[in-house]
This record gives sequence, C-alpha cells and structure tokens, in this order.
Amino acid sequence: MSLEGKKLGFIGTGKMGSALIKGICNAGLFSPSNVYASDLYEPSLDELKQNVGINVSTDNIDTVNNSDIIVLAIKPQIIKKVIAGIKDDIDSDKLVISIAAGVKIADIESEFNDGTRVIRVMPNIAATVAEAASAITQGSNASKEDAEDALEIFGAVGSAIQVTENLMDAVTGLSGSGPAYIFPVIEAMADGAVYEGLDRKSALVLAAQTILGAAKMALETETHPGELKDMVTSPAGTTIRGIKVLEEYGIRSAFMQAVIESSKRSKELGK
Ligand SMILES: NC(=O)C1=CN([C@@H]2O[C@H](COP(=O)(O)OP(=O)(O)OC[C@H]3O[C@@H](n4cnc5c(N)ncnc54)[C@H](OP(=O)(O)O)[C@@H]3O)[C@@H](O)[C@H]2O)C=CC1
Ligand SMILES: O=C(O)[C@@H]1CCC=N1
Repeated sequence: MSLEGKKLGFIGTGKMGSALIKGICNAGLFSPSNVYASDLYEPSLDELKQNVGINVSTDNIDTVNNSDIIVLAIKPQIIKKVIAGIKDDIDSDKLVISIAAGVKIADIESEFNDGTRVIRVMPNIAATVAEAASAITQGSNASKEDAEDALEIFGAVGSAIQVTENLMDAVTGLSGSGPAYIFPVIEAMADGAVYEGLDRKSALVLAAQTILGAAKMALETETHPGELKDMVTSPAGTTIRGIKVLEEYGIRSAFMQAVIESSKRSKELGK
C-alpha cells in the first residue's frame, strides 16, 4: 500500500478540513498520531486535538515539516498567500493536495518552486460521514502513484473518481456544492409533513431517510432515475399529484440552473 508509513497534513481546519480529518481518521486510513493540522483559528485545532487526537499547531510550517502529503484546505482567496509562506519547505518528496474551489493546478504550481507535485481535489462535506463524492485531477509533476494515493484518501471517505481538469468546475457545481442544495430540500419536505401534523423530529428522520434511500437505489440499481420515479408513481395516485406541483414550480430547471451557476462561480474563482 502506497500510503503506508506516510503522514498527512492539513492547512486549514475549517468546515471542510475538519470534515476530512474526522472522516479519514474514523475510516482508519491514518492513525490520528500520523495526522497534522494547522490553522489560525485555535478553537478548531483544540476541538480536533481533543476529539480526534491529531497533532495541531498554529504554524503551517510545522504541518509541512511533519507531513508527506499536505492538504490545502484554505479559502481560494488566500491560497497564494498561504503557499508563499510554505513553498520553500516543500521539496519533491512531498505531495500537495489543493481542495480550493476554482483554483487551477497551473496557477497553484506556478506559486510553488519548480517540480512541486500537486493534485487538485473537489470533495464534499459528507466526508464527515464517509459519504463524500470527490473528483481528483493530476498536476504536471504528480505521478500515477500520487493520483492513486489521492483516490485512496478520498475514497476512504466516500466515492472518488479521476477527471480531467476542465471538468472540475462542473464537479464543484454538482457534488462540491450539492449537499447545500439538498439540506433545504430535507427541511422543506419535513415542513410539509409538519404542516400536515407530523412532529418535527419524525418528519426530519423520514425526509432524510427518503433522500438517502432514493440515492442508494439510484447508485445500487444503476437504473435510470426516470424509471425509478415511475416505480413510485401509481396511475391517479398520490405521487403524480406531488410531481405535478414540482414540475409547475420548475424543479428540474431550478436544480439544473443551480449546478450551472455554481460551476460558473467556480470558473470565476479561478480567474
Ligand atoms: N465547505 C465545503 O463544503 C467545501 C469546501 N471546499 C474548499 O475547501 C476550502 C476550505 O473551505 P471551508 O472549510 O468551507 O472554509 P473555512 O473558512 O471553514 O476554513 C478555512 C480555514 O482556514 C483558516 N485559515 C485562514 N488563513 C489561514 C492561514 N494563513 N493558515 C492556516 N489556516 C488559515 C481559517 O481560519 P479563519 O476562519 O480564522 O480565517 C479557517 O479556519 C476552500 O478552498 C473551499 O473552496 C471544497 C469542497 C467543499
Ligand atoms: O461554496 C463554496 O465555495 C465551497 C466550494 C464547494 C462547496 N463549498
């Protein structure tokens, strides 16, 4: 196994960095003693040290020096500044993984010293519960083994595929941002049931489980979603009445447009 004996570092322990650290440690891929993280925000470091048992520091150089693979989990807007502070401590023995939305590999590589191995990944927040959907893409100095390492890391917290970099903005609009499109759907479906008299707790459990079950069927049966929808929809039954309302409100167009707009924003962040 190519990850054997390697140490993993995170620069940035905000929402996504913390989700990945928790997911990866829970999956047992790295023992917490082999995971290092740094951030300017000490409470998130303290929480990870206490609850997960990883090594933490407020100095990014500590993370770099202690790690073989360094995940940049900071905002796209500050990535250049963060790289400037660590680049001279990164040699060709280390692999850098950027999860920053929109930021192109060529632009990341050009901020580091020549020859730096870079992989770009777009994960999602469901890494916390080992159900992330991630895509990775390989930089010009990264090897096939580096890509395999990245697929193994992100595959440990969900599904991970490799794509060409021109598709990363589409992935960002779809699966990177996607959980945030679905959480309001869960809440709104539960609201409908609360309106009809169900208690909030039961409504949320049934709404979330309904989405989980539908997603699992789509993945496991590999049947077209239209066909799965037809399996639920009895002639003159209840479901078709609900579907008519969703179509009247433009559900398909709304979701398509959300993915397209988010992808556009990812492209903007890369300019
Ligand atoms: N959230 C998500 O679902 C996803 C996010 N991403 C990507 O992940 C990256 C992180 O996003 P997210 O976790 O949401 O953002 P957060 O703002 O939650 O986390 C970023 C963290 O980096 C810290 N930070 C700021 N400056 C530095 C520095 N110089 N050195 C070390 N740490 C620093 C921030 O501290 P402070 O708050 O004090 O500034 C913060 O704790 C982004 O590039 C985003 O595009 C990708 C996929 C999904
Ligand atoms: O909203 C964002 O910019 C980040 C990237 C994908 C998900 N969250």
